[in-house]
Amino acid sequence: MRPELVQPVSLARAAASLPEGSPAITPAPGTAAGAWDVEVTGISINSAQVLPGDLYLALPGARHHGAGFAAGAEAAGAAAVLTDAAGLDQLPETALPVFLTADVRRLVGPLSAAVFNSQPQDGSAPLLFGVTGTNGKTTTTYFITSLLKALGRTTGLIGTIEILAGAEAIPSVLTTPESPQVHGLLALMRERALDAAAMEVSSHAISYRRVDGVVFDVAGFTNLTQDHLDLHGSMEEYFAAKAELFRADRSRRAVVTVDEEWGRRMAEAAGTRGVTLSTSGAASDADWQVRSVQREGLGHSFELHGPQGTPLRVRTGLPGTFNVSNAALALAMVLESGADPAAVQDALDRQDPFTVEVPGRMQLVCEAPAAIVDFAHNPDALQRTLESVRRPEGRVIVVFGATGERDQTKRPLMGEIAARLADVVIVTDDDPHDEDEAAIRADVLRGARSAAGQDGHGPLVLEEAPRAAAIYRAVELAGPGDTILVAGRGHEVWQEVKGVNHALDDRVELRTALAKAGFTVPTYDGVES
Ligand SMILES: CC(=O)N[C@H]1[C@@H](OP(=O)(O)OP(=O)(O)OC[C@H]2O[C@@H](n3ccc(=O)[nH]c3=O)[C@H](O)[C@@H]2O)O[C@H](CO)[C@@H](O)[C@@H]1O[C@H](C)C(=O)N[C@@H](C)C(=O)N[C@H](CCC(=O)O)C(=O)O
Ligand SMILES: Nc1ncnc2c1ncn2[C@@H]1O[C@H](COP(=O)(O)OP(=O)(O)OP(=O)(O)O)[C@@H](O)[C@H]1O
Repeated sequence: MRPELVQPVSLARAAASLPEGSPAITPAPGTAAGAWDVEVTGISINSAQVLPGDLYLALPGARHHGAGFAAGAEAAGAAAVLTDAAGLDQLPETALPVFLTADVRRLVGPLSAAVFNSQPQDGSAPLLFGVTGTNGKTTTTYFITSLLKALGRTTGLIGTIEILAGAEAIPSVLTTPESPQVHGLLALMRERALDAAAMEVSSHAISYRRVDGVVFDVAGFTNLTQDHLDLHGSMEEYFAAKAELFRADRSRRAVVTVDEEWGRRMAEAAGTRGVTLSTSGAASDADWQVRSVQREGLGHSFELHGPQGTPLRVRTGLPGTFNVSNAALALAMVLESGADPAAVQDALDRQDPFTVEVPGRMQLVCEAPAAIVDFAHNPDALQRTLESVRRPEGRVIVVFGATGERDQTKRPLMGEIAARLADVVIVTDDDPHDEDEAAIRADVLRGARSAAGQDGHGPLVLEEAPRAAAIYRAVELAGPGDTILVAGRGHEVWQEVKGVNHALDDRVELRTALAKAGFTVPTYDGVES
C-alpha cells in the first residue's frame, strides 16, 4: 500500500536527508552526475512489486542478488537502480541510472522514510505503538486498537493477520512488512488522518532492517522464549535483535513486561525512557502492577495499579491468563502515550475493549465440547495455552504439528509439553514447506513419547495426518465435557506443502467435524448449525 498523494523527490534530495553516518551513495561508472536529479515517487526492493517511478533497491539475499532482477524492475517502470559492488557485477545492461553504495539494506528504511514522507515532524503522523516479543504481539496490537477505538480514536494496524488503514483491510503476508511497505503504510495512514496505529515488530523485521527509519511513540515488550533460533542462532542473539527496538532513536518511550529474566534484562538494556510492567506479581518494584486477577466466565478480571493513582478495573473476554498480560501491556502503553486515566476507565466500563475477537487466537468454536483454535506454535505458547484450557473436569485433547524449515529444536520440546499437559496428544502436520512431513512428525513424537512414557500411565499419543483427519479424530474421541485444542495455525487459511498452497482453515474443519458428530456449533455469526 502506498500513499495516495505522490510527491516526486529527486534522488539528490532523498540522499541529502539520510541520517549522519549512512553509507555514501555514488553514481556507478557510466551514470552521469546529472542523474542525481532523477525524480522518484516510490521505493521497492522487489522487482515484482515495482511501480512506475520507483527507485529499485537491488539487495543481496540468501538466495539471489536483487540486481539479477533489475530488468524486471526496469520493465515495470523503475526510475533508477541502487545496488552494491556485488550487484553491479550481476546487473544486466540497463538504460536506467545506476547508483552504488556499500550497504543497500541500511538505506532501505531511511530512503523509504524520505521518499514517502512517512513521519513528518509537523504533528500530522499518527501516534505509533510498536509491540515486540515472542508471543502476544498480535493480541496486544488488537487490544491497543480496540482500546483506542473505545476512546474515540481512529486507528490503523500492521500485523500478522491483517493490515488496516482505517476501515480498509488488506491481507497480510508478513508480520512486519518490508520497509518500503511499512513507510508507505504509515504515510497512507497519515494522509487518512488516522489518530494512531499499532504495529507488530518481529525479530526478523529488526534483523532485516524493516523498521529502520521508523520512530515509535511507545514500544512494548511482551516476553522472550524459544523460537526463531534458525535465524538468530542463540537466545542471546534473539534478545539482542529485540533490544534494538528500545534504542532511544527508535522509540520515544517503552513499556517492558518484566515477569521473567529476559524482560528484566530488556528493561535494563532499553536506551529509551522506559517503565516496567509486572503481570504476575514477580516484580514488586515494577511501575505498573497487575493485581487481583480473577477468573470471570471465559476470561478474567483484574486491577492495574500504576503511577496514575486509582487502579484501573479491567475485564478480558479472551481465555488464557496470558491475555491478562496482553491487556495490561496494551493499557500501560496507551496510558504512557498520554491518555487520560479517567477516560480510559470509562472506555473500559462502557465498551469492554478486551473482549474483541482476535482471529485464531483462543477462538472458541464450540462450547460442549469446548473446542478452541489457537496460534500457539512454540513451546511457551503451547504450554500456556494447555495450562489455560485445563478445567476441573474433562480431558484435554490437543492437535498440533510443527512447521518445516524452521527451528527444529522446538519440535521435541513441544511434543514433551503436550504429553505433560494433555490427556490425548494427536501429532499432525503444520506447514511442512519443503520438508518431509513424516520426519517433522517424528521429531515431535519423539518428545511426546519420551514424556508420555515417563510415569508409565501417560497420555494417549497418536499420529494422524493430514491435518483435517487429525481434527476429525480429535472430535471422534471427545465427549461433551472435554476440551479440544487445535494449535499452531490460528487464522491461517492455506497450508504450504512443497511450494503448493492447499486451502485449510482449522476453524472450518473443526466446526464441520463437530457438526457431523452431532454437537451444537455456533457459526461465526452466532447462529447455531
Ligand atoms: C528468511 C527471511 O526473512 N528472508 C528475507 C530475505 O530473503 P532472502 O535473503 O532469501 O532474499 P532472496 O530471495 O535471496 O532475494 C534477494 C533480493 O531479491 C529480491 N527479489 C527476489 C526475487 C524476485 O523475483 N525479485 C526480486 O526483486 C528480493 O526482494 C530480495 O530483496 O530478505 C527478503 C527481502 O530483502 C525478505 O523478503 C525475506 O523474507 C521472507 C519473505 C520471509 O518469509 N520471511 C519470514 C521468515 C519473516 O520475516 N517472518 C517474520 C515473522 C516470524 C514469526 O514471528 O513467525 C515476519 O515479520 O513476517
Ligand atoms: N503474552 C503471552 N504469553 C505467552 N503466550 C501467549 C501470549 N499471548 C498469546 N500467547 C500464545 O501465543 C499465540 C500467538 O499469539 P499472538 O498471535 O498474539 O502472538 P504473536 O507474537 O503475534 O505471534 P506471531 O508473531 O507468531 O504471530 C497465541 O495463540 C497464544 O497461544
